[in-house]
Amino acid sequence: MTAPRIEACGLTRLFSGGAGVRGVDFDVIAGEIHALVGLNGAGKTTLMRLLLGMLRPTSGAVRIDGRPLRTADWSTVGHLVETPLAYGELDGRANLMLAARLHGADANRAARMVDDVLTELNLAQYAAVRARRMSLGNRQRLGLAAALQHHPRVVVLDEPTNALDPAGVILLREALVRRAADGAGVLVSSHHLDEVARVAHRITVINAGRVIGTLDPRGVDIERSFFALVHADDTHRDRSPL
Ligand SMILES: Nc1ncnc2c1ncn2[C@@H]1O[C@H](COP(=O)(O)OP(=O)(O)OP(=O)(O)O)[C@@H](O)[C@H]1O
Repeated sequence: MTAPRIEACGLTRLFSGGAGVRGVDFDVIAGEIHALVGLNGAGKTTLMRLLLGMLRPTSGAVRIDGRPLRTADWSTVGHLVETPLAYGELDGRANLMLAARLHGADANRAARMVDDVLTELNLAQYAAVRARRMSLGNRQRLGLAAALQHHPRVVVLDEPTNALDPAGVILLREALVRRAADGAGVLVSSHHLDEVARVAHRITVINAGRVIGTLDPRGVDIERSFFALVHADDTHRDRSPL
């Protein structure tokens, strides 16, 4: 059996004030799109930052493609957590070339990857536009292109559909389905339960920093199931505070 693309055990990081992530066991396996859903402040971004080594856990450990974070091969990871990284003075193509080279591609391969992803995410007309002149949605597409163009084995995207128009949502969905079909483990967070249900193989619910259950992407009323889980967890916590 292949190792999970991402595996976390007992992951905890609490901030002053008590918010954070508590004792999370979590994995993303090869070939799946795993969605993380939760209310504002539930801990989705914090968990993703911990999984990517952007934040150090108080306890627990993460493995990427079977390797501990400190020896992980980051050239096989693609992520977009928080603001898309783009150099405002560089145009779309130059930004993507830079990202491709940082992921280890030589100049020829990088140029091919960039052409392909510009087509895949319908960004070709912005290839020569400076990033700082792009709309929010097109900057988001650029960030997603940089995260996906090298066909990473591990993909982590925090609320990737934010700022995307409906056409962008569909293009992203298709791109993620292709990456997963090629064997990537894909983790996405979202507030859009319907969109997530369309694309995810597995949906994990996080609330107040803990994993509290899963939702069936093919379930009939996923919104109702989500709120039932959250409500039950909130009620339980009110009765037995930490
Ligand atoms: N650096 C920090 N210092 C203190 N508290 C923090 C820090 N980062 C996050 N938090 C708190 O941790 C909790 C989880 O935040 P996080 O950003 O992970 O939530 P989220 O599920 O991604 O929310 P949203 O859907 O609003 O993006 C929140 O209460 C937040 O205020």
